[in-house]
Parts: sequence; structure tokens; C-alpha cells
Amino acid sequence: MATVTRQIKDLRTPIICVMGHVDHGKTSMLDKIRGTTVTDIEAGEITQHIGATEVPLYTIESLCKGVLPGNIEVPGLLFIDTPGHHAFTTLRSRGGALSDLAVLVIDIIDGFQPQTDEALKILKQYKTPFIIAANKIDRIPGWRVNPSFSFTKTFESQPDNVKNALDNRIYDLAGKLSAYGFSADRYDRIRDFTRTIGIVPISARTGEGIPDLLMVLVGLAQKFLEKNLKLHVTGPGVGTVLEVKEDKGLGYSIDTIIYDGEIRTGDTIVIGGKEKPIVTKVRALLKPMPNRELRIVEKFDHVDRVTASAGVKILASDLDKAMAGSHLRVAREGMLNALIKEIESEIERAKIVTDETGIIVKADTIGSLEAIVSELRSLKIPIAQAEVGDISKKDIIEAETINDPLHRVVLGFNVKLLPDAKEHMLESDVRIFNRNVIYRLIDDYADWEETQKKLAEKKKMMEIVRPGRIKYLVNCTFRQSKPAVIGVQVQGGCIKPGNVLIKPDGSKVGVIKEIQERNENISFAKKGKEVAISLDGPVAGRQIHEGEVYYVDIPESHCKVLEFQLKDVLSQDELETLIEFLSIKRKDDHFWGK
Ligand SMILES: Nc1nc2c(ncn2[C@@H]2O[C@H](COP(=O)(O)OP(=O)(O)OP(=O)(O)O)[C@@H](O)[C@H]2O)c(=O)[nH]1
Repeated sequence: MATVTRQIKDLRTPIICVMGHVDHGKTSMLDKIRGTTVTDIEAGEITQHIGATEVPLYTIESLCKGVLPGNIEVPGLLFIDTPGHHAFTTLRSRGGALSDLAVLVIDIIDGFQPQTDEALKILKQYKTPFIIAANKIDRIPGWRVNPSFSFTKTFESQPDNVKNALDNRIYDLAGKLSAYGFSADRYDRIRDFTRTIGIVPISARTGEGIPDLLMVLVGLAQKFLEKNLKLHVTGPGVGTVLEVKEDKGLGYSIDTIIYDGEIRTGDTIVIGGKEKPIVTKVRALLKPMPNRELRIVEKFDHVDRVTASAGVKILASDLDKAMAGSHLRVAREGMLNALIKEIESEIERAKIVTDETGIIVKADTIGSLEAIVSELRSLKIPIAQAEVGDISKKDIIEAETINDPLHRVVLGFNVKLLPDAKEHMLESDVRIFNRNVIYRLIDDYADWEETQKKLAEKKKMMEIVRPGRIKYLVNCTFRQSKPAVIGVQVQGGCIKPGNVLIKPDGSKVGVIKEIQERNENISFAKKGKEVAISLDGPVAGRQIHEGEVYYVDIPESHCKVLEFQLKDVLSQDELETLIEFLSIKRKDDHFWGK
């Protein structure tokens, strides 16, 4: 058996990003690789944050059971677990940009889905080499499970019809990929991985195909790293802050990915802070034990130095204001000022340009903030303020000053509602949405906004005098005066008690006191109804005559609202009646109600 003992010191660990549609099995796949389970702690079952898992070469070697080629020099693989929903585009792009390689997970039964397409577009844009993990092969009807087998081995043991079914699905995937200009094939039929995308059939549930996946990734990383990547493992470290945490006993710490160079205890580092760059000294470097996921690790190794690429927890003072998503740079001799300037301009760029008025957004990291902002922008929802941090009383007070009640809103993503904010909220009309799943946060706000709009329209309609046209029916004079009681037919729109009536020549008729239908008082009568109305003002036979037509007199300000704001909510006959009424009013004054 060929042993893999050729680690060359200066090669950094390639960073792998995992992408794919919701529920296609990204988390399960990583779980299978690292042998732990994070699915249970995912909010809303969607992976929310970039996490990192280092899989050392010896683990890959043992999983691949001797099938690994003999020329591997990379020290292992560092997996970044990117989230799966389209609202995470920004985070994904960051993952895409950060990673050397990607695995696009596709449920072989479900096939291409919207986020599969989106991931492909991102991969293409960033020119990131990738492979496809065609997951859930155990769901192919008739599949014979061989837990943890390599794909080639388990495939051999399948009946012909199952083999064909799998190949047909792979063929389908390859067809879809060709629409993006990618040529793709089952990985074991490919000679040149730089030209053809490898499709590795796997089952994240049974572990089948996982050895093949790792083997292809290591081989590909080796090839691409040799060709395309300059490897710095000795220069000053460069990284990105994934999360800022307050841990019991540890104080504030930052979880980071170091993707270039090295970092040592005692190093001076510069990182992005909420207001200004933070310059601090590394007190301790805590590396997760190999094969553990950075977020749920309980055990750390204290190390003196870490080389790229690695997920590492850094302990230092002044980290409470560190900003998740910002860069981290190690400052060696004479570099400090330049680095501070660099991080300063980065903070400046990260400040999200906001609109003059709009809602307030708070999020836990720059990445999630950017994702929410870009989603809100695409929905054309204005943003007055967007910041990393918990929801404070100040945010609510700020929101109270917003004129439009639909924008008197604070959207919080994965943040706390601070106690003083909670208290103030009770006496405020500001609406707060605080969720830990981005699409739910935005959907909830959009639903609320829609309901509020409808309610506001309804309220407006209730207050506004609406168009109406009636005909005074022949032989329907029931009382001549004080009040006159006459029978009418509603010919357009509707009438209500309190409506003032006018004639087509614009002269005033009187005010409707009551409306009766079969001797019962009613609050309104719509088109088609024949009702009796009592009228204050006119004397039947003198000022008003049977056979005449009257219009509801609409105040000029109401006409403006009807014509320019509520036109879409008016029925066809209301609209026609309004047009007739306006032509009466505009006969002498062309600009009436405009
Ligand atoms: N039968 C079968 N089920 C699988 C396999 N892989 C994942 N699943 C199931 O598919 C569901 C989704 O898997 P996840 O790993 O949570 O998917 P994900 O892509 O990480 O989903 P998000 O984090 O929500 O984006 C879970 O119920 C898994 O148990 C597989 O290979 N075979």
C-alpha cells in the first residue's frame, strides 16, 4: 500500500467551499467527513454562518484506504461551510472568492434547483474550480447500500437497472451543466480535470462515495495549487474574521480563517472595528482539534503559530468591538501604519450607503448585513441605516423619527434586543422584526408591509367620499319635504347617509339623511339597488323632479386622492361615475381637483 508521507512544508491547506441548494445535503456531507453533527444546531435548518473544518491528509488517507495517488503534497483540506439560501449571495461570493476550490452539492433525485443555478453563476464569475457532489445516491430505487464504500466499489455491486438509473441522472446533470458552458462527466471517466468538471456520486447518509470525493478534491487541489496559487506560509498572516464571541472564562475572542502567511502568539494584529481599526497583541492562538468544526468545538489546542490555511480562535484584548467579516492582518516590523490605513479604508468601504429615509437594519456580521441589504435593495425597500450590532434603544428612537409608518421598522438578524430597547419598545409604535433566518426576516417584513398597506387603503377608502350616481324614479315621491322622501335607483358607485347630492349642472340638491330598503335603515346602497332616501333641503316637485339624475358631491381634496392614489382600487362603474362627476366640476374650471 502506498503511504502518503510527502508533505512539503511550504504548501498551504487549500480552502474548499461547499455550495448548493437548500436541503441538498451540504451539512450532512460535511458531517460525514468530520464525523460530527452540526445539523441540530442550525437555526431554521439553514446553515447561517461560514464555519470551517480542517481535514488533515492522514484522515483523507485513511478514508481513501490506499486509493489516493502518490504525489500529494497538500497538508489537508479546509472546508468552509457556506449557507444555502439565495439571500446569502454576498456571503457565498465571499466564500467563492476566499476558496481555492468548491464542491457544489446537488441532490441527484431533485436535480438542478434555483440555488444550484445561482451557485454556478457565482463559481463562474469567480473562476473557482469546482466539482459536483451528486448526493443521495442511496435514494435511487433499488440501491444496495454499502456503508462508507468508495463509489467505484459500491457501483460495482449494484444491479444493472440501478447502474443505468444512476448514469441517466448523471447524464442529466452533465446536460444542465453544458448550458453553462461546462463540460462534465462522472469523475472516474475523466482524464483531465482541468477541462471537465468531475461529478462524484455520493451519499452523505451512508458515506458511499465520500472517499472518492476527498480523493478528487485533494488531487484537484494539488493540480490547481501547483499551477495557479502562490503559497505563502511564512509571510505575515492575512485572514478574515468569521465571528466575534464572548466565551465564558475566555473573554472576547475572534474566530478567524487565516488564508495567507502565518500568525504567532505575541504578534501585533490589525482588524476592522466598528468605528476604527483595532490594533492588539495576540495573547493566545487556539486551534480546533483536527476534524472538528470550529463553531462547536469543545476542545482547543494552544499553539504558538498557525500557518495558512487554518481556522483559528484568537484571544487578545479590545476584541469586543471587532467586526465579523472584516480583514485581519499581522503587522511585522514597520508595517503597522500602512496596515492601519488599509483597514481604515476597508471599514470605509464596508459602510453601507443608505437612503435618506427608510428602515433600520441591524445584523451580526458584515456579511449577513450585506446579504440583507442587497436583498432589500432588490425589493426596492429603502434603508435609512444599516449597522453591525444589537438592537438598542437608540435604534428605536431613530426609527420613531421616520415619517412613513411603513418604514418605522427595525429589522434585526441574529442580534439581541437590548433590555433598554425592550422597555422602550413597549411605548413606541416602531415595529421590530428579529429573526435568525434571513429570508424569513425579509418575508415577515414584506408580509407585514403588505397588510399595513391594505389596512391603510381600507381606512382611506372608509374616510373618503366615493363616487355615486342615482336616478329619482318616476312615481316614487313618498313625501314632499322636511325631509323629502323619494325612491331612487343607484346607477353607479354607491351612496351613503351624509352624502351631498348635486345635479348634472352642478347645482346643489341636498344631503342624504337616511337610506331605507324595505323599511329598514341601511348604511349604504350600491349600484343596482332601488332604495328610498330622505333628503334634507329640497322640496320634491319644486327644486327636484322625478326622472332627474344626481351625483354624490365629492370634496376636491378627496377627488385628488381618488384620481391619483386610489384609482386602482375603484370598481369600473365607480371609475366611470367619477369621470362623469369630474367632467361636471371641470366644465368651468379645467384644473379642479388636479
Ligand atoms: N437519503 C439521504 N438523505 C440525505 C442525504 N444527505 C442528506 N440527506 C437528508 O437531506 C436533508 C437535508 O440535508 P442537510 O445536510 O441539512 O442539507 P443542507 O444542504 O445542509 O441544507 P441547508 O443547511 O438547509 O441549506 C436532511 O434530512 C438529511 O438527512 C443522503 O445522502 N441520502
